[in-house]
Amino acid sequence: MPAAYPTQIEAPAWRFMAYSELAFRVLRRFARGTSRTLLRAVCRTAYRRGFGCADANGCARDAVGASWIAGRLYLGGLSWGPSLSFKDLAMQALGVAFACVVWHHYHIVGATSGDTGGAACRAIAGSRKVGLLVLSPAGGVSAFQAEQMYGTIAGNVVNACLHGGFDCCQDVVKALLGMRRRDVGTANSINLSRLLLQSAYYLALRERLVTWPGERLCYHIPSGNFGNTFACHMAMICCKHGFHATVATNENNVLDCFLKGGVCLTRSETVVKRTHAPSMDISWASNIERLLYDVLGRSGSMAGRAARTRGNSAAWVLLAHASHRCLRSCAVSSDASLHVERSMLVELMYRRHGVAVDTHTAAALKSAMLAARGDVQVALETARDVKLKAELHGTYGNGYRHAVPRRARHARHVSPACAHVRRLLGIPAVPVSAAS
Ligand SMILES: N[C@@H](CCOP(=O)(O)O)C(=O)O
Repeated sequence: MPAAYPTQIEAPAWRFMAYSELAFRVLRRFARGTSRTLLRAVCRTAYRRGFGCADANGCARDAVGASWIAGRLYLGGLSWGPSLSFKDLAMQALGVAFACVVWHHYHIVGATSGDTGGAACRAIAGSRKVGLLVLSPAGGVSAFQAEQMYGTIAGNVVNACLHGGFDCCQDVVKALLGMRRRDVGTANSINLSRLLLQSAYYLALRERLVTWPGERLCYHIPSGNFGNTFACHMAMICCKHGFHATVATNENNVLDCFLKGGVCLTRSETVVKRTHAPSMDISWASNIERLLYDVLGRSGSMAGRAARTRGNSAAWVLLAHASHRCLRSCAVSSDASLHVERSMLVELMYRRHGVAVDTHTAAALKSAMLAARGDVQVALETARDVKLKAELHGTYGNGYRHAVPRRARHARHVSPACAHVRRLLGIPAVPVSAAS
C-alpha cells in the first residue's frame, strides 16, 4: 500500500498531454525517491513501443482513448497494446522498468486467467536479466490466450498449467512471494506498481471526457481480482474533482455481494462457475484486502482479520462492518451480469454501433447502460473482442495474427533463470501446458 496518497494531483494542461507524459506525472507523485529522468524514460519507452495503433481514419492513436457510443456513454479504449488487453498499459512499463533497474537475474512469477499472462509474456520475453514463469489454470483460458502465452518462444519464459482455478495459481504465487526472496517479484496486481500505473488511465480519461468542472463521471469496471477497481479507487483519492466507480462482475458475484452490503467476500473454489468471461471466475478477489485496509482506518491487522474469513466465522462481524463502511464511505458500487445479458450486448454493440466488444467489456456496458442518464458513463474495455471470440463463435479469424506468436506453439525453451524458479516450485522439468 502507498504510505499516503498524494492529493489534487491533476493540472489543467493534462487534457492535451500525451499519455506517456501524464503517466509519468502520476507515477512521480507516488515514487518520490525514484529518479524522475528514469521514470520519464520508462513511460516514454513503454507507451511508444507497441501502442502505435492508428484509428479508422489513419490518425495516430494515443495509448489510451475513448470512443463515443451513444448519448453520454463512452467505451474506454485500453486494449491497444501488444497483447490486446488493458494489462499492457502497466506491464509494458514494468517490463522496461525491470530491464532498467535489475542488475542480476530476477524472477517474475505470475498467475493468470488469460490476460496478465499474455501481457507479461509480451513485456518480458527476450529479456536477458529477467525470467518469467506464468501459471494458468489448465483449460481455463481462451484458445487465443492459450496460443498467445504458450506460443511465446523465448529462453526466459516458462508457462505451466495447474489443475485448479485461477485462485489456486494465485495461491502458489503468494506462497512464493511469502518466501521474501529479493530476486522474486510478480507480474500480478499483488505488485503495487502495476496498480499505480493503471491508476493513470482513470485520470487521463477523466481529463479527456469531462468538459465542465461539476460534471459527474462514472467508470464501469469489469472486475475479477479487483486490481483495476482498486487502481480507480487510488485515482479517485488523488483527483481534485472525483468520480464514481461501479464494479461489473459475472455469475461469480462475491464482489457484488460484498459491495451491496452482504458479506460473501469469498466462496469455496469448488462453487466457482466457469463462464465465457473467465477473468471474473474467481472465488477470492485479492485486492479487496487493500480496500478493506483503507476503509478500516488503514489498520493492517483489522484488514487482515476481515480478509481471513475463509474458515473463520468470528471475522464475519468485522467484514460485515467493512462492507457497510464501503457502502457508506466509498464511491464504489457494483453490478452483476448473466451470460445471456453479456451475449446479447456483444451482439447489440456490433449490430447497432459497429463496435466489437469482448464478454468482460459487455458486463461493464450492461452496468453503464443501466446507470443515471445525466452523467458521463465510461465502460472500460478489458481486452479486444478477439481474445474470447473463439469461445463465443468457434473461430477468431486471421485479423489479429500479429498478437499471437508466429511459430509453433508447443516449442518451449527454458532459461537458467526460470529453471531456478521451477525448482523452487517443484514443477517437473518439462513444463506442462494445455497445448501439450
Ligand atoms: N484476470 C486476470 C487475473 C489476474 O489479475 P491481476 O490483475 O492480479 O494480474 C488475468 O486475466 O490474468
